[in-house]
Amino acid sequence: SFVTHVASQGMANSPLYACSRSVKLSEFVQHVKIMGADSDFRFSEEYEALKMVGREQPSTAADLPVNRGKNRFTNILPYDHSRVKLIPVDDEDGSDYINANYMPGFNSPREYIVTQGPLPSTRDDFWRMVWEQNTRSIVMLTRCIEKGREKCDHYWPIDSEQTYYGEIQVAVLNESKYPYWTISEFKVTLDMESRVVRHFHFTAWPDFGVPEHTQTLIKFVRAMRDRAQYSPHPIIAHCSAGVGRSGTFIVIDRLIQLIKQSDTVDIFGNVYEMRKERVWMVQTEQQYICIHNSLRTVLEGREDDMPT
Ligand SMILES: CNC(=O)[C@H](Cc1ccc(NS(=O)(=O)O)cc1)NC(=O)[C@H](Cc1ccc(O)cc1)NC(=O)OC(C)(C)C
Repeated sequence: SFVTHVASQGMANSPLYACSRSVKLSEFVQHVKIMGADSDFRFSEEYEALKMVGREQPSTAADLPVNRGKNRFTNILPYDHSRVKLIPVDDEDGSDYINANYMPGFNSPREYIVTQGPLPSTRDDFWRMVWEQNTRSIVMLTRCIEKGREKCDHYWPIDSEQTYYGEIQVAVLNESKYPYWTISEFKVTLDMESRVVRHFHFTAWPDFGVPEHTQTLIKFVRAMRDRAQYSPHPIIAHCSAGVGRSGTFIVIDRLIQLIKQSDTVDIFGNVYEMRKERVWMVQTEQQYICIHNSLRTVLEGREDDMPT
C-alpha cells in the first residue's frame, strides 16, 4: 500500500513527507480503501499528524482586551500573519480587527476569507469586511440556530426591507430555496455605490459532523463555483467557528478544480497549507474522511446517485 511503500522507502521521516502525501488519481479509490481499513487506522494516523501544524504562530491582536469580545469562541483566534484587517476607524483601538483569515485556493493565494459566524456585536464589522474586500460571494455553512443554540447571527435582512449595518445598506433582491441550500442575491450599498453579493447558504451540515450524503455537498460546491466562477475578489466562507465545515468545504472546492488539471492529489498537503493560515481547518477526523469520500464519489462518477 501507499503507507507501506512510504515506510519501506524510509520516507516517513522526510520533511517533504511531513507536509505532502501525493496520490495518483488512478490509485485514489484504492488508497481510500487502504486508509479506511482497520477502523480508519491510517486516516486517524494521517489526521493526527496535522494536529500541531501552525499552532506556534501568534494571535496577539485577537487577544487584546479590546478585541476579546469580538471572538465567538475563546479557542478559535485568527493568526496575526494571515488575519484580515479592516480599515481602521479614526483612532478607535481595535477597529481594524475581525476574526477572519485569508485562505489560499486553487486559483489564488487569497481566494477565500474564512471567518466565524458573525455575532450581533460584529455583524457591522462583517459587512465592512464584505465591502472593503469587494467580496461578491458569501458561503454560509451553518444554520443560525442549531439544537437550540445560536451558531451565527442572522446578519442579513429578514425580509425585503432595506437594512442598515453601520453605514452599509443591505436589501434582499431575490431568494431561491432548494432542499439543502438557499441561494440569495443581496444589493449592498455604501454612499452612492451599489453591488450585488450572492449568498450561498447550505443548511444540512450538522456541527462537528458531515452531510448525510457526499453527493449533496458536491452539488452545493458546484452550485457555488458555477456562479462564482473565478472572481479576483475573495469568497467569504463561514460556519459558526469558521474552521470545521468551512475548511472541509474549501478543500473540496479546491480538489474539484485541481483534478481537471492534475493526475495527482494531496489532501494532507491541502489541509496542512490551510492550517498554517487558520487554526483547526477541517476540525474532525470524520470531516477529513468526508473530503476523501467526496473526491472518491466524483472520481467514480457517482455524483448523481442520490437526490440533492
Ligand atoms: C469543540 N468545540 C470547540 O472547540 C468550540 C469552538 C468550535 C469549533 C468548531 C466548530 N465547528 S464549525 O467550525 O464547523 O462551526 C464550532 C465551535 N469551542 C468552545 O466551545 C469553547 C470551549 C472550548 C472547547 C474546546 C477547546 O479545545 C477549548 C475551548 N467555548 C467557548 O468559547 O465558550 C464561549 C462561547 C462561552 C466563549
